Parts: sequence; structure tokens; C-alpha cells
Amino acid sequence: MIGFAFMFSSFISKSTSSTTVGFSVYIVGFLTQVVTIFGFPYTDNFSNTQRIIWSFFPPNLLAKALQLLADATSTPQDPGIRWSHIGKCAPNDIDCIITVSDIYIWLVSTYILWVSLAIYFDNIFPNSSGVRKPIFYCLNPGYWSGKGGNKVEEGRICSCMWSVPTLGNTYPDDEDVLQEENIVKQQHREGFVDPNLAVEIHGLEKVYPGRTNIGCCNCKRSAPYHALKGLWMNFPKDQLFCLLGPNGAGKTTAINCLTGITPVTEGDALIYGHSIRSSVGMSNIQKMIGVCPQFDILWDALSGQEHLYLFASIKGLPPASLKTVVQKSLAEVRLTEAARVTSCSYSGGMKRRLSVAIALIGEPKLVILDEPTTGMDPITRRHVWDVIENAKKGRAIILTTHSMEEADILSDRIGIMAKGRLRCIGNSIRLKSRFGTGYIAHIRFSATSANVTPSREDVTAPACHEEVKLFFKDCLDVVPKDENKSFPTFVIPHYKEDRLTKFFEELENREEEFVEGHH
Ligand SMILES: Nc1ncnc2c1ncn2[C@@H]1O[C@H](COP(=O)(O)OP(=O)(O)OP(=O)(O)O)[C@@H](O)[C@H]1O
Repeated sequence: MIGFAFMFSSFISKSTSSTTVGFSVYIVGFLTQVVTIFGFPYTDNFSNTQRIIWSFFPPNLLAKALQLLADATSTPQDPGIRWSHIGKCAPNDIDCIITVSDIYIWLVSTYILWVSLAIYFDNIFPNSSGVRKPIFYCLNPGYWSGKGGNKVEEGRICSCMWSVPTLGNTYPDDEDVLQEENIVKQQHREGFVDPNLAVEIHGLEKVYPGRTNIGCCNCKRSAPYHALKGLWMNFPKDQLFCLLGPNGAGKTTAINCLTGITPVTEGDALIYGHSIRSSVGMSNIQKMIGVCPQFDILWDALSGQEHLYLFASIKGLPPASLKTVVQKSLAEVRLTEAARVTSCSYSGGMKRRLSVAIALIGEPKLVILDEPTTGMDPITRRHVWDVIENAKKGRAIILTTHSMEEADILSDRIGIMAKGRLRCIGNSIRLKSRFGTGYIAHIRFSATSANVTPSREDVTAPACHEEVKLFFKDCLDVVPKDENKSFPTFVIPHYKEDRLTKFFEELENREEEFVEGHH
């Protein structure tokens, strides 16, 4: 019965539907068992074919086995069924169509059949990302040897794929992007392996194929979509690379290609030397990455602590260290108090923090964070920034975000994508100096500022920075890169000009507190 249920689960994608289907199978099983008890089809009156078809449904065999057992033990004179006699019919079984031994063989055989079918259907039906294996995947020797049998397809089995259009000119129009591309291409041509690189992206392209889905009365068509148009990038170790870009730029697609969720159309990427296009490479990659997906993948019934135990065990952490690691991880993302609460009661921000903790657990060498601070309040977001900043040591991090402030504070390098292409790349100062249109305020604090005591060290104390931050709290980009600098730089977008003017008016009135202020 387990094998049959397992096979049925391949056809169901939603947990709500599984309850309905499970209950329906139970009812059908009950009815066929009643029919079996009344003699169908294990008597001489029925054909072998009918019996064979009936026996493929495990509850029927179970009912027949219980009936044989009941017949063999109904009176004190009945001999019962001994293990040594399971291949023989009971003396009072006149028809002797099937024995307990036959039933055992049938149950084991149908279990193997249903489980094999379950695995096969699970592979050929598209998963939640629309990816599936070819119909005859198991006939490919590479699938069994693990070498090159990892080919996957997209779309439904019956959908017809459109031809993939060729990509036009992919020549970058930005000098920094061109320089990055040239460096990566040259290294690729020369086969140079830089030990300081965590990720090398070699001309990554992704086309979501257009399809014609033929329904009963309608025929829907969609054209192929080029989501990634040839990315060439290097991500060094011990650095945080931030991918920025508007909605639909291709950030999540790039991440899904790196993590193996979506198959790549052209190009390749090496993560610590392992190719994302090889099944062996991908299984090695998956052991060394931690991912915080754009949408939280959590189980409502499990608590935060249980999630972390589960993922730490999956990542192969020694059982003895699990408790310490989980507690440290919960403390880092400030979920210690809510550790035992089921995740369905968590707020959106708490769920994101748990997802970040899951991504960081087990010391992964590459961490991929897809919009990790979405839905967090400003204080929690700053706290999570600290967690990410601390996590940078000893690993590479790829982070996507829509927040310029987040990118500015956390990143070592930023890449801005649009329409599947990399449009600019560099550190935040380089990008600001090339593309910034706002104002930059350099503010030096006096030791006699009302918030600080007049000693040399206190000049750099964050207390007086707080005053400026409060003033600009509704600006996007005013947090100093290094809070301990005595000359912090505040970047004020051009549309906040009125705020800046007001600020400088205040500065003039408080000349004794701020030694210098200019923009
Ligand atoms: N399975 C899919 N089939 C067809 N097109 C898709 C599929 N997934 C994404 N796309 C398209 O690819 C483009 C890039 O999507 P992607 O999710 O990578 O963007 P993004 O930069 O992550 O956007 P966001 O910031 O909104 O998360 C979008 O135009 C999207 O419509």
C-alpha cells in the first residue's frame, strides 16, 4: 500500500490535494476489499486476467490474506497457518486459487513496481521550477554512471517547445563590464585557475522556452524569453558580491542557474572549480553552498529550532555539535526566544531571519542570499546586515537586493543587471563616482558636540553620527560606510535636495558643534 501511495504522490503537487486523493484512495480500497471478501475474483468463476488486474491493488491482496487467515482459524479444529505451510492451501479451501505465499510474492513485487513507477514519474513530471528529465532518461547509461546523464528539460511532457532565438549583439557598452568580461574570457581561454576565485561565470545564458500548451478547448502560446544574455563574471573568495537590478532583470534566474534549480541554456559556471553543468559537479556544489531563496521555504509545523536541527543534520554536522551550532545560529538572528514556536506563527521578518540562518548553517563556502532582508523593519534589517557582514569571513557571498543602501553597506563589489545583461560593475565608490547624481556631504564633528565628551577618541564616537543619521532618516543612502571614521561620507540623493539645504542651514546655526561641513 505504501508503494502504491508513493506512486500516486507523483501526480499530486499540492498538499491540500493529497489529503483529498488520499481519502479517496482509502474509500476505494475499502470498497474493493468488501468486494474481495465476497469472493471476487479469487474463485474458479473468474478468469486469471481478472485476478491479475485485481491483485495490482494492494488492499485487495491484504483482504484476501486476512480472509485466508480467518478461514484457517475459524474453529478450534482448524490447523491455522504455519510459516512452513504458507505455500499450501488450507484443507477447507476447496478452490485453492491463491495461497498466503502467493500473496507475499504479489505484495513484494507490486511494492517494487509501484516504487519504481513513483521514482520514474517523479523525474519525468515537471517540478515546481518546471524542470523535468526526458521521458527515456533511465535508458541513458550516463544517468546510471553519473557522467553526463543529468540532462533536464523544461515544460510539460505534452507541451511543444518553440525554437530558441539566437542572441543578438552581446557586446557590453560599459567599460568596466567590458574589462571584467575580457579578464574572465582570457582566464577561460588560457585555462587559468585562480585559487582566489569562488565563482567563475562563463557566458551564462538562460532562455525560458516558449510553448504551445494544448488544453481541451484552448491553445496557449508564449514566445521564448531570454532571461540571461551571456554573463561573464568572477566572484572572489572572502568577498560579498551584490547583484542589483530592477524587477525581471534576471537576478533570481542567475542564482537559480548557479544552484542547479534551473538548467542553463548556454555557457557554464565554476563554483570552487566544479561545473554547474555536470551532475557530479553539481552534487559537489550543493554540499558547499547555503541558499536563502527569494521566498521562504519553511515547514509550518516545525519550529525555528527544528528547522536548524534539520538543515544542520542534512549538511552533515556531527551530532555532538548540533545543539551548540543551532543555539549560536538562533542567537545570531535573534530568534532564541521564538526558537520553539512553530514557523507558521512567525512574522515575515522572522521567517526571513530563519531563512538567513538556514543558509549560513554548516559553514558553507558559498552563500547565496536572494533579497534576504525583504519585509524586515529597519532595526532588524541592520541587525541582519551585521550577521551577513560577520559571515563574510572565510566565504564568498552573493546577495541580490533592491536596496542601494544595503548594497552600499555590505558589498565589496556591486553588479547592476537589467534585461538579462550586466550593465555596470565595480565597488560602490566607483559606481557612485561614475553614475551618482546626488550630493555627497563630508561632515567633520567637533569634540565639543553636545553628544560627545571632549576627548580625542570620542570625536569618532558613533553618538554624533547618530545625530546626522536621525536628521536624514528618511533619506535612502545616508549611513556612513565606516561608522568609526571621523570624516563620514553621507550620500544624499538629488531628490532630497530640500533636506540637504535645511541641514546646512542648521549647520551654520550650530557652527560651534560642527567644525566643517560642505557638499
Ligand atoms: N519559469 C519561467 N518561465 C518563463 N519566464 C520566466 C520564468 N522565470 C522567470 N522568467 C522571466 O525571466 C525574467 C527574469 O526573471 P527573474 O525572476 O530572474 O528576475 P529578477 O531580477 O530576480 O526579478 P525580481 O527582482 O522581481 O526578483 C522575467 O522577465 C521573468 O518573467
